[in-house]
Amino acid sequence: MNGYWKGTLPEPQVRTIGDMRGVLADPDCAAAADQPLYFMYRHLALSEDDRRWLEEQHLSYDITVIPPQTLCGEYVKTKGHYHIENPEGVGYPEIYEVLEGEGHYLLQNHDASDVIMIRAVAGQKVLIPPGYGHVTINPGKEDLVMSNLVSTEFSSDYAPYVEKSGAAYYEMEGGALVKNPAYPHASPVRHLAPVEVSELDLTRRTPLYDLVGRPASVAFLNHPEQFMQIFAGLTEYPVPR
Ligand SMILES: O=P(O)(O)OC[C@H]1O[C@](O)(CO)[C@@H](O)[C@@H]1O
Repeated sequence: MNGYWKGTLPEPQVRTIGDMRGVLADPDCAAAADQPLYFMYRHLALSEDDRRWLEEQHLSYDITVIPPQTLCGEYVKTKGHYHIENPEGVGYPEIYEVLEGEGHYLLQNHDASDVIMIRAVAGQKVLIPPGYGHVTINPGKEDLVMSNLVSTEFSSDYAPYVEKSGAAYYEMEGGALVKNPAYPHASPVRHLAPVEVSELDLTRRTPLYDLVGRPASVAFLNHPEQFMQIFAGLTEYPVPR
């Protein structure tokens, strides 16, 4: 039993240290290659009606659990990937919700001329805008549990992260953001707040799963070209002081 999912959980996909070899701050970090790092529960639904609705909308609701740890001084993180463009030529976005713990979402555009850090706690949402790759870091001492809604119409592109040994920055124990030398021209990190878009019900008081059954709230995931004003507003949403 857990507090974040009322249904049964299928067998998770597991990412191991071996899967992460090319993207760690310390490429020689010696740890058992088969050690599991995080767990991804895919295509979740609380009822058959919900499952059918998600399939009709070409969406997947997934939960990822990232237990806390450091790897040679670097906080545990996801591997990192970009999403490809949809048939209209706009990258598929994604929406996350933190369910437990704390997540640091490190976003970057393709040439890392824009690098964004969004820190989120339970209930807060993080929108990955079109064209931005993303890594999620667990900087805490507890499990980070997060859900996402994303289009099922594409596969993630890992190559840019692997080719450059990870994202433009590594978050080290204590919180230091260390620049990855493979990105000599990367911008300094901008800190933005989690997203609140009330017209799409992307708010702290609405659990992400509650968007199941609300087509107008999730249309942006497959048709981002119709929502460009929302993405533009997002990248100017600073952390409140
Ligand atoms: O595929 P990566 O980079 O390991 O990241 C895993 C994360 O990405 C997703 O697959 C969706 O973008 C999530 O379900 C998961 O949390």
